[in-house]
Amino acid sequence: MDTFQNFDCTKHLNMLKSALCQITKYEEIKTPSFEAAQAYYNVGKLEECEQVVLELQKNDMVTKAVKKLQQNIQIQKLQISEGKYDYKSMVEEAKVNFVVKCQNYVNPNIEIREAGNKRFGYFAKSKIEMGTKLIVEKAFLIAEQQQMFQQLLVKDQLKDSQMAQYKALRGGDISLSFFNLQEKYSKNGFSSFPRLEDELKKDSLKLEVLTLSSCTINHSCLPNAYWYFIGDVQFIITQRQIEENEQIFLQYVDPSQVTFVKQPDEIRRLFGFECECEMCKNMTQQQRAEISKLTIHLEMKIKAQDKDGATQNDISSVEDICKRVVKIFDESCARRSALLHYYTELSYVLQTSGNISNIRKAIDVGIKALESFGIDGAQARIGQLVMIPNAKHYMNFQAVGAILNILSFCFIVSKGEVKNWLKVLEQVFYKVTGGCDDYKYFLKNRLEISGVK
Ligand SMILES: C[S@@+](CC[C@H](N)C(=O)[O-])C[C@H]1O[C@@H](n2cnc3c(N)ncnc32)[C@H](O)[C@@H]1O
Repeated sequence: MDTFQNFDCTKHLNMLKSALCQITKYEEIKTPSFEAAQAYYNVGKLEECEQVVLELQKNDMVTKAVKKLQQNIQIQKLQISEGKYDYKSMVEEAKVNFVVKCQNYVNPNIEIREAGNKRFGYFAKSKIEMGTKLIVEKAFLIAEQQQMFQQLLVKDQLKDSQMAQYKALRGGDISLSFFNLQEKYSKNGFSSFPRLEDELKKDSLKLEVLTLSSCTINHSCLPNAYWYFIGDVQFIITQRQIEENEQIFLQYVDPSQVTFVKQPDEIRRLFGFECECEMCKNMTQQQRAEISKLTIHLEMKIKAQDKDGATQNDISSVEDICKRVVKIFDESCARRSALLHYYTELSYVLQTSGNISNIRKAIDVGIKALESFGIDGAQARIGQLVMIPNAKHYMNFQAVGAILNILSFCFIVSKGEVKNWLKVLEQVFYKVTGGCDDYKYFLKNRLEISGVK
């Protein structure tokens, strides 16, 4: 594993370039080489990798490295055929060192295709169930966020205009070098806490991670997949059912930190492109301005409630805002996401006020949300909120509870009194996620980390 102290930038840039060329089919691979095989392996394209290895065998080019690669292919095949990753041992490993042993995997039901203005993207070849692993991928490059820019060697001096552009994208005072690689980070990188418990600590290790497969997934403000990391391994999971030929989308910004109205601005600021997702395309400027006003209003309400707990009037007023939001979004696919956002916020505030009667109200709010939008919208929301590692909302049990309130309506509240809250949370979580191992494991882990037994 390279660190940035002894980092051979040319080698990595070349590897990166060749791998990106291959996965996005910019260039055909003309001559079989170990690098080509390794690049396929890196992005989980085992068949292609084996093909290249076969060519190498034919040409009598089997080196030690190729043999090792062959072994790895066999191990990975076995692992994939079992469809399992040992999360527990991976998490344990990540506690000691965030570099975790793991084989890459790309779900055979997805493939890279041209995606109009967005160039390339991943698409579903056939229907994919919610909670399905799409990609499991070890980071290609990884760097501590604070140190990365200082540690890069200054090779080419950037023009002022480039520096300004870079600063506008990422902020901070940085001396830039091999700009291309940095640009790759800024456009394609993920931020990650390598250990689950790190998000609870101040000044904890935060990483910039570059992947090769998942970096081809485009952004949507209304995504259908989410990601999380264990150490330097990234998992991409569907957060709802995905139809044949549908494009896979991640949300590049953390939804718990940014309201959906502000997302396009954040996308522009952080990643430097104009969002052209369905939601953004469907929304007019006027609608966006109106929603912004309502959001500010709601934020003020939420702040006020945080202190004293919500009153019936507060709830009515937020509901009023929600109704206005519905009107604005009536024709837009963003409608459901918008309302769930508001309801989730309100539910959270009610719960964290620590007042039992407010918890009841929070459930009522959840009921209203679900009545309007059904379970799949809520599932999408929970996928985002509970699993994305950076979010602060769900660091504690109450916050997880607040989000799950919305879901509890479908399964529990509608059938009777809520007796054992924790059990309910677990049950709801389990049912909503179809018992998916990832969710189950992570909920348990998060609750444990939060000190809830
Ligand atoms: C991580 S890459 C995704 C893969 C990229 N489409 C490609 O072909 O290499 C991010 C880039 O994809 C494009 N992109 C992703 N999501 C987009 C969106 N919602 N609207 C417009 N462009 C998008 C932008 O050019 C962005 O810089």
